[in-house]
Amino acid sequence: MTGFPAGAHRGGMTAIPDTALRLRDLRKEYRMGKQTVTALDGVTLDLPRGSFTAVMGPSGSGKSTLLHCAAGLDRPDSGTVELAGTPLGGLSERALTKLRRGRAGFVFQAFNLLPSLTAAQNVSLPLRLARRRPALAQVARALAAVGLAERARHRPAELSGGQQQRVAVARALVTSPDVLFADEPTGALDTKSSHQVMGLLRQLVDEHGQTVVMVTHDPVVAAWADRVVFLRDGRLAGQLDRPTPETVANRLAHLEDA
Ligand SMILES: Nc1ncnc2c1ncn2[C@@H]1O[C@H](COP(=O)(O)OP(=O)(O)OP(=O)(O)O)[C@@H](O)[C@H]1O
Repeated sequence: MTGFPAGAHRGGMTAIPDTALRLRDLRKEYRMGKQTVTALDGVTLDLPRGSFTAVMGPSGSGKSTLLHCAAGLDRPDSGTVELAGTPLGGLSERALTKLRRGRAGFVFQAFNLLPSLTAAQNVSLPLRLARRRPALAQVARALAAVGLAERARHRPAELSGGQQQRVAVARALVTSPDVLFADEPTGALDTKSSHQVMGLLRQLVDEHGQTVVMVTHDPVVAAWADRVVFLRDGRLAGQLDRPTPETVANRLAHLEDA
């Protein structure tokens, strides 16, 4: 497997910070008529470069909101987000979009591949969006990294769910993002495909120093991470290092009871 050093495209001119993602006191409320829901209530978190973090918590605890604010898909009401040393707060929508396209990779539960495009064309999309010329070698390298070099010309309908999600991972990797954000990446997969996709994410972290942050409901999936952080009512409610499915399930059960 050829390398995808995270953030490699920016070259050696600027020092790459050790913290890939720095979140400080994030707060976010949603107003629905007269009702206000506090989705994030002061979350502070650092993701070291090359780390793999799972975010867990009961339904409605703020996991997706946290991921969206951290990735610049949504803005917190207050608090700061720094992605690879760049504060997102002061950026215009346009600058934020540009930064996100270049520095963040996304994998979602529903794959979100374009059905009329081949695997290779899907993988090249982020480069086109970032107005970088999609080099064939770069796309081929990303597909090889997820074990799908032979499937470059296949369309999503010709691939299994697990293979489609691996194409989505290749698409997320092709820009060498500083952080790969995954929202329930195994939610639509069977056990075997889920294992393959998680093995792939683990390998990207261990062999290529990729930083990954993932929301999941599944303790078996979370146990692939280096660390699990737990949310409850929009606040951090503890963390587990070197998690196992049992320790995660146990902690989650206590959170949901509390
Ligand atoms: N666009 C929105 N408008 C109004 N309320 C919202 C919106 N998005 C999220 N919320 C509310 O904010 C809170 C946190 O939601 P969020 O989706 O972040 O939780 P979650 O932990 O990801 O939940 P789940 O596990 O069910 O996906 C919830 O109470 C939710 O109803």
